[in-house]
Amino acid sequence: MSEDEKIYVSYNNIHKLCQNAATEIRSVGKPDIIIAIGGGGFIPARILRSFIKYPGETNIPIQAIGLSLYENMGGIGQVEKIGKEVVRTQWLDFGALEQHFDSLIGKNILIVDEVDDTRTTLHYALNELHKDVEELAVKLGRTNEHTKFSIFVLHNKDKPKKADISREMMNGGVYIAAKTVPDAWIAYPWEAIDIDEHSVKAIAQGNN
Ligand SMILES: O=P(O)(O)OC[C@H]1O[C@H](OP(=O)(O)OP(=O)(O)O)[C@H](O)[C@@H]1O
Repeated sequence: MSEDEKIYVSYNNIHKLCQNAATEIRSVGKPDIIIAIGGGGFIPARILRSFIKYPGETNIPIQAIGLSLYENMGGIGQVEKIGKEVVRTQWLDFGALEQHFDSLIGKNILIVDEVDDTRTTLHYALNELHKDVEELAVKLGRTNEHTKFSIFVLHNKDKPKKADISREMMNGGVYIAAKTVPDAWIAYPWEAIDIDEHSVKAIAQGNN
């Protein structure tokens, strides 16, 4: 793919995409916790928090999970096979969460990533988080509590997906893509070697 076929996105644009999505995210209630999928979900998650937390409200904790897509498994982590494989490099510490925050049972959880490409990563994240919370709820006898999962991405690529997001598991949560884009390479600013040149290209494409 030539440089010109890429979609260039500036930091300003990412900031505004997060800002614009905040109201819709709040439409199903204030998230109790944000779970950012690293590395691409980290920066959007932090920006988003400032917009979804209204003045006077308590802060929303951000927790990180590490998921990477690999052609081959390479022997690390847990793997689910849907085309490319998801390797889990970091997960939640449920014990520490319960001690310092609360358990995730009955909470409004927001999963954040930068891009929904084949949907493999989001499928994995939702399924595994849902499974863990459900297992914990059974163990603690709290299965009557309503845990809701919402998903936010900056960009959803308009293409056939390799996996689904289960609405049943989301339990009333929303799926929000700030922008739906064609199936092209998205050049994010955090990958730019020359950020000034990158910003110029993003502005020229109207992504500022
Ligand atoms: O919809 P999918 O086809 O699953 O692709 C989307 C995922 O791919 C990228 O992750 P990557 O594994 O490249 O890791 P990174 O976030 O650390 O760059 C991206 O950050 C998403 O998490």
